[in-house]
Amino acid sequence: MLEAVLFDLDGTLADTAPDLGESVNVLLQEEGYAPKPLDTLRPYTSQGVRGLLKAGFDIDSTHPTYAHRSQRFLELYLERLCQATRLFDGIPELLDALEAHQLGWGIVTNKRMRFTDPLVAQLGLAPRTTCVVSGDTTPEAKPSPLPILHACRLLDCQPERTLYVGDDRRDIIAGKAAGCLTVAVSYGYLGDSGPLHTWGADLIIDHPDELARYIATRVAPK
Ligand SMILES: O=C(O)COP(=O)(O)O
Ligand SMILES: [Mg+2]
Repeated sequence: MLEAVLFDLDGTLADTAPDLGESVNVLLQEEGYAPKPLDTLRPYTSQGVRGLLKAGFDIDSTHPTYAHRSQRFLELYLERLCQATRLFDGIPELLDALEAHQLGWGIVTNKRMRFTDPLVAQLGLAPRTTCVVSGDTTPEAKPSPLPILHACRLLDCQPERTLYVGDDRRDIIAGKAAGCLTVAVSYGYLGDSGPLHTWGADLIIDHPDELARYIATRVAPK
């Protein structure tokens, strides 16, 4: 029987790409460059600032402009964290179903706390989620299992009775290393993670409804 469900945030619970993409585009325009279509930037979203600066400016962290561009990018993002960011279609119903089954659920993201906490609040999830573990909550971020193990302690659940749901290969690596059952979602950002079926997830879903149906078969009957 399942005890809890933990979710990645960007690309799994929430479509954060529009506000992240807009932040890159404002930075491009501040520097006199043309903005890029969101579809070009979207696949890089799961790699955070590093991926988005690569997509926007084709630079990596060794580039001399990286430090000041990443600082400015993060300032711009903090100003528009939840302007166009929304929960993915089917997520509100999935969370309602988890709560109806009295299953605890939480968030384990690589986003830093100073972004995660206000975003989770603005999405209306703060009163509902049992835990929020960010990229800087534990000494290591995903693909380390530490943040997921930390969340399991906070929820008082056994990892082997917990699902970890994510949209990036590192989510599945982290979930498996923590001893959880893993679910890969195909509607997220995928990035450069390669084909989804090669990640080794226990389940692959195309829509949150499929996860709601799977979970219904793994909870104690009322
Ligand atoms: O902001 C990031 O680095 C990615 O966040 P995620 O772990 O919720 O996908
Ligand atoms: Mg993600």
